[in-house]
Amino acid sequence: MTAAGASPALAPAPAAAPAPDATAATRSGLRFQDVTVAYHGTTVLDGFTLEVAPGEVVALLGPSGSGKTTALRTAAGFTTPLRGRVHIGGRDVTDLPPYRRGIGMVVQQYALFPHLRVEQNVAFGLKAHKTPRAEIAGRVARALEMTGMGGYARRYPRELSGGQQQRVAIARALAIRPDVLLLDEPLSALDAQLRSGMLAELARLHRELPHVSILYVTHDQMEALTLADRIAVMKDARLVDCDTPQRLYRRPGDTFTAAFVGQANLLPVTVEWHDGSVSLAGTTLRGTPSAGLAPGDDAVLCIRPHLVRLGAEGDPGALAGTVADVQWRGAGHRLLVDLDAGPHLTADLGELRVPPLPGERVTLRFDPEDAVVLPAAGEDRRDG
Ligand SMILES: Nc1ncnc2c1ncn2[C@@H]1O[C@H](COP(=O)(O)OP(=O)(O)OP(=O)(O)O)[C@@H](O)[C@H]1O
Repeated sequence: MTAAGASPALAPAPAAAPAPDATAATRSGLRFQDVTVAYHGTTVLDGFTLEVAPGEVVALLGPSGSGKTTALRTAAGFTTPLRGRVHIGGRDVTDLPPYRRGIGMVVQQYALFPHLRVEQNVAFGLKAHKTPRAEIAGRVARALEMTGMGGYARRYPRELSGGQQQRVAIARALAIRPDVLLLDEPLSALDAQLRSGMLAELARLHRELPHVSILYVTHDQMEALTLADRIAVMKDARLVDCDTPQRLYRRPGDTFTAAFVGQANLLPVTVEWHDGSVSLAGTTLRGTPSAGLAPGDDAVLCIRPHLVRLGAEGDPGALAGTVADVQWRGAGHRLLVDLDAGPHLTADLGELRVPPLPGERVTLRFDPEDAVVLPAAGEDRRDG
């Protein structure tokens, strides 16, 4: 997280539009076209192209330092690209200052003015954007109502909880009626319970604002899976994958995405045949093959922990092993199993009446249609 929210004056204006750019995709809510950003000669965003349609929520997911906040700051106008263009609502805004882009932005650290009351904080952006005085009170009240903060207008930020402060920050961003809402880890300062409540609130807000495009930066795959229409996966300054949460989760294109979007067992295997048969130290397993894999290739079999089951010796594709650890996780048991075939496997099972003990022998299995065979990529390999 960079200091994306240093300025609380994040809410921009509905401002006078420049001449429409004929080359811009007019259906675009927000569009990055081949955007490259460098700091001190180091490229931190590399040829970034992404479109967020009106009404669409796209989550930017990726490891720390992969360029997520930089992409957001470039959309907001706080960072100038070395190359490439940014379009909002079909207009090329690359050379416009933040307050003329029609965006609202919410960052992790709320960034409220401590000396202003809630209503003044929300009104701040409206005044900065020369909203007619007669309209301000109504728009402030409406934005506070939408975020459930109607009863807190006269309070100061210090009199609010973290979750309430973040609601005010969201109200301030919404008050200017933005076309594009940029959210940079807006829930990461909140505790787990509050976060899940706020996630539901954001989903509700989005239903109330069906035309607003939302770009949502997060580390948290659950937030991305819950809220996003599409997830854009970042790695080393580049966009490496972008698809619906379901497709990325069920059919990831590579081991990096598999490990980053949800938890994954990634088993090193050798391709036996084009039909998805692979060999794990002599045991034949089956999965859905990725294109381009040929018999004899090194590959990785990806199976989600919750799709692994207890099996019986002799089942096709049964994997025998020794229980290394058993964790009770409320909704069920997690087994960590050292497979006889080499790697360890994580299995998230339902509640077991008689869970095995560490050291006991178990047999595990999974359905071939639940597993994906991916090209090997040693450096990306991680287990769930
Ligand atoms: N103002 C700056 N000056 C120099 N380097 C910067 C600046 N802002 C960001 N960087 C560098 O750019 C790279 C990308 O940073 P960015 O904040 O976009 O990553 P991120 O994916 O959002 O990370 P995180 O998840 O930790 O917030 C990092 O290596 C970071 O150190």
